Amino acid sequence: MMNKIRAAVISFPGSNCDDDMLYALQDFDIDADIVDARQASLSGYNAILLPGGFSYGDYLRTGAIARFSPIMSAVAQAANEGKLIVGICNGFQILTEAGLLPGQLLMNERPGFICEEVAITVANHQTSFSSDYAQQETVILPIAHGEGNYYADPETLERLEQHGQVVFRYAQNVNGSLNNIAGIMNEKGNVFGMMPHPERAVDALTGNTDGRQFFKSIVNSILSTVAK
Ligand SMILES: NC(=O)CC[C@H](N)C(=O)O
Repeated sequence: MMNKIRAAVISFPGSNCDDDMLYALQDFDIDADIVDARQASLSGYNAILLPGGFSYGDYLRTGAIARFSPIMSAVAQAANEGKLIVGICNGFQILTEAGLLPGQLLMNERPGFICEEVAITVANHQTSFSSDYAQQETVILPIAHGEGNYYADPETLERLEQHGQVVFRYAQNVNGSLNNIAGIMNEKGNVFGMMPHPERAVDALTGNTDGRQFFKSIVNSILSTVAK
């Protein structure tokens, strides 16, 4: 039986991880739909996920065009209402471009596309996105990006650190990200973005299940609040 969570996976022109995300959510008994970014409504969903990919061909800057999609007003409204918003990789880039998360993803320090599995440490496990991991636990997750180099101005970076908004860090700095940042959340704790791909690490068939606790964390968070 499905649990009571309804999730929307937004598909932008050029998204390529929407089906992987749908598969992962369904594996956790979440009732999930792919929603076209040209639609304008997200009513009825408890969680909204922006998947990875190359929205609008990564032209201009990654995420810079996608942020103007009709669906993004509904994403902003859902964020204001306190719903869980998750951006993975290109989704993270879109959320920063939309101003829903602070900072910016720049071109990797050594320009080029990196596609490998890397070690990530859990910097804060008291969040809706990481509660099923242990504090400082190290896990292995795939990364696949050309523009994953997290940048924020010094004041923003300081605020992120002080408020526990850095959720995941790279164990080794792979792309130039300040403070090794791999994933952050907003101050309210309901909007989150990360460059690594937990949705590609949920099935033993792929040889890595370290992403499963990420999805368990989301499920537990939603069930403990809105979906009772
Ligand atoms: N896997 C992805 O989402 C790729 C993200 C983005 N297009 C980049 O190369 O940085």
